[in-house]
Amino acid sequence: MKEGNILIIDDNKSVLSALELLLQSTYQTITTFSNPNQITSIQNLHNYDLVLLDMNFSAGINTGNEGLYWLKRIKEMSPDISVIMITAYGDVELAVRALKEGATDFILKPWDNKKLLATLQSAFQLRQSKRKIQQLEQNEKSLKSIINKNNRSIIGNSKALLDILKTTKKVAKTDANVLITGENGTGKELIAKELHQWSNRKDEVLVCVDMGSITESLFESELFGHVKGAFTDAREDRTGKFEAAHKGTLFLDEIGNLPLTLQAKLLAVIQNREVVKIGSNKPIPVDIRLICATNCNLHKMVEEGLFREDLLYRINTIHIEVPALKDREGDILILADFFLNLYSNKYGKGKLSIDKSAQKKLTNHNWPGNIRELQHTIERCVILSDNNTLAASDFIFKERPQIFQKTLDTTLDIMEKSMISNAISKHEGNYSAAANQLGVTRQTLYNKIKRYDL
Ligand SMILES: Nc1ncnc2c1ncn2[C@@H]1O[C@H](COP(=O)(O)OP(=O)(O)OP(=O)(O)O)[C@@H](O)[C@H]1O
Repeated sequence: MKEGNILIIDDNKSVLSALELLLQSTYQTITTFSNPNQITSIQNLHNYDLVLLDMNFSAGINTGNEGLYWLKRIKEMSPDISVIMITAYGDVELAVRALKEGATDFILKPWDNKKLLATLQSAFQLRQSKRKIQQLEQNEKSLKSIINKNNRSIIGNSKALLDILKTTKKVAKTDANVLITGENGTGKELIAKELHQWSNRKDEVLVCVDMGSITESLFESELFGHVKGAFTDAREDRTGKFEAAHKGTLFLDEIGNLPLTLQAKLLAVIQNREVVKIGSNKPIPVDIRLICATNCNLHKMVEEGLFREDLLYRINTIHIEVPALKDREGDILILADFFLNLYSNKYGKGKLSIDKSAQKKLTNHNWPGNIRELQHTIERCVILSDNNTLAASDFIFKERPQIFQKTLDTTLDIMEKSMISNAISKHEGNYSAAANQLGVTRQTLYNKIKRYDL
């Protein structure tokens, strides 16, 4: 199949005819110009794949300067086009100058047909590759914007929230490492997304890693990657999250779950700005902005020897503390309204409202599960209620077992839920310590927390 559009510019008409004859069985369209000025009248130069350009046009002048001039003009008009210079008066110096100006290759007249065809073919392939790269870059850009799209805006107008947003905006433009702390469900991940959106890296990718859901044995490979054969299951090379986030932002959620051995490795990566895949000894430079989040008290973990102090100081250049929902006066009802609209649209329930008694019930509740709990409460209520005005009795809060009571009618699930809840409270949200006390791995504990919606 013939493909490719080629433009040939030479003042010698017999050269043009000879080349046209030679190339017509290979290329889809061949355009010939005997005067280089005709280039300026072309509207769609970028549609051409190749230009074969003579170097001398005026009689008696064979310096090649005219060709170099037109090469420059063509490159200005269409930087990615492949231009092959052709001349009867070539020397090495002229060839080097042409290549420096952006020519893809240089051919001497009289040409060898086979050689000329091969030169044009490789220049055509180069042009195709450049087109492909451009297309891939374009695809990557649109994929990134889809991935980064923050579908959820931050709702609320309490002073606490507005202060946080102010700080977030201020630090977003810097590359400072940010540590976001707060109870579960307070919106830490949402703040991290906002930080990325307001940063200079917003067109690059935001890679989120939930450290609570990765098993300990996979941490290193997940974060830093591995090469094929590094261990039994490493059947192919794997890119780690650090490398994937190159030029963008890396969000490490539940950083308190990182085992001590890997804390040292994480620190080294942050300090050296390069990662080494498992099984390799080749450092790969990484340029990332790091955001970490946790519901643990990392200072306390440092005192208990569970978290490295030097790592803590590396990751918390800026510290953002997200307050619990009960301490954000004014946000509860605004958020409740927001979720009410969201779920009434989702479930096709029409216009719903919350009556005074229900508003009081919602503001008096202490929301141990914070915004996530409020969101689930409203969703449940929208699904179950038959009325357009929701009353206090429509809102049912999920019991959070605080004290473990041995009763005869307690099921194993309730006992387990209660024990986990107690252990988490006792260790103030430190999952590693709670898992330790319960004699399960952190992964198992995490799975159960999700299962019981704790
Ligand atoms: N201000 C807010 N406006 C709207 N939605 C919010 C707000 N804050 C949190 N949410 C929603 O509440 C839920 C929990 O938020 P998010 O996951 O950001 O909390 P988190 O603190 O990171 O939780 P965890 O510690 O469990 O990871 C999400 O669905 C989020 O979209």
